[in-house]
Amino acid sequence: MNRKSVRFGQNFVTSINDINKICKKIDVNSNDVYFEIGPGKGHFTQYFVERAKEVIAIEIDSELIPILNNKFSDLDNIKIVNHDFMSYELPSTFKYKVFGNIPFNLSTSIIRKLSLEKYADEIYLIVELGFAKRLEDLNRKMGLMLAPFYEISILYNIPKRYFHPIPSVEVVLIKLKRTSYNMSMKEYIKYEDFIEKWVKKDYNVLFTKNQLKQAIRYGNIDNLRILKVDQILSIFESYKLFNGLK
Ligand SMILES: C[S@@+](CC[C@H](N)C(=O)[O-])C[C@H]1O[C@@H](n2cnc3c(N)ncnc32)[C@H](O)[C@@H]1O
Repeated sequence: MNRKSVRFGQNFVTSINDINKICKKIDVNSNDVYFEIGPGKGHFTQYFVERAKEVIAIEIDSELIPILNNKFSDLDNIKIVNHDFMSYELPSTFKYKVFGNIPFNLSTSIIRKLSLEKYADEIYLIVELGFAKRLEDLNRKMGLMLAPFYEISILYNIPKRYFHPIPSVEVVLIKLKRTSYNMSMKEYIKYEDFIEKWVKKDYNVLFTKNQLKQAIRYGNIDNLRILKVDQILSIFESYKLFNGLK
């Protein structure tokens, strides 16, 4: 690995056998448009390009672009883009899918970006197990920020030996399936502010005693510590209503 791949990269999977075992869990068919985050040298890309209608591979490291162009020069269903995924403008007119074996320190920012992309219908990411668990946890900020928009499932505990260098943490493949719920950026910022206070249990900052009682009643809630997604959204709606934020 060169200096750049250490800077932008992390844990690579290169064996075709191992890649097939991981990708078997992923739904790819001939109607799919797939965006790949960080294709690297195109090991996973090959799998998608052979099965999807189109692949748009977005790689930040300009040194990898000639390698990718060369590898896929015979194919016309792939577009290789030298761009930072974080500032890449995703489509807003058709549904698409996303795959990424991404640097783990980008997981949170990628999830945040994709939360607002209503056409990102299915997302498959390779992430740390701990991160995946935080995404599933509706008592934590990350879980509550994601839950309205995506149903999350852990598809596969990937054997550490598939990666090089071998990671020190457990790594999993997760799937996020888009729900029909949407928010504007403005609304999302309000929701984030609300959730930050909610997870700290700062209920008295969010509501008066009476308002909290009412919000609990509107949300049909028995136990504030075990909430379902629609209940937290109902509480958020009450919060906006009581605070003139609607
Ligand atoms: C862990 S490596 C994986 C490479 C390849 N997917 C694989 O599994 O072999 C992560 C890749 O993401 C790229 N990358 C890192 N940050 C990125 C960003 N913000 N936007 C696009 N690509 C990025 C890196 O340059 C690197 O190629």
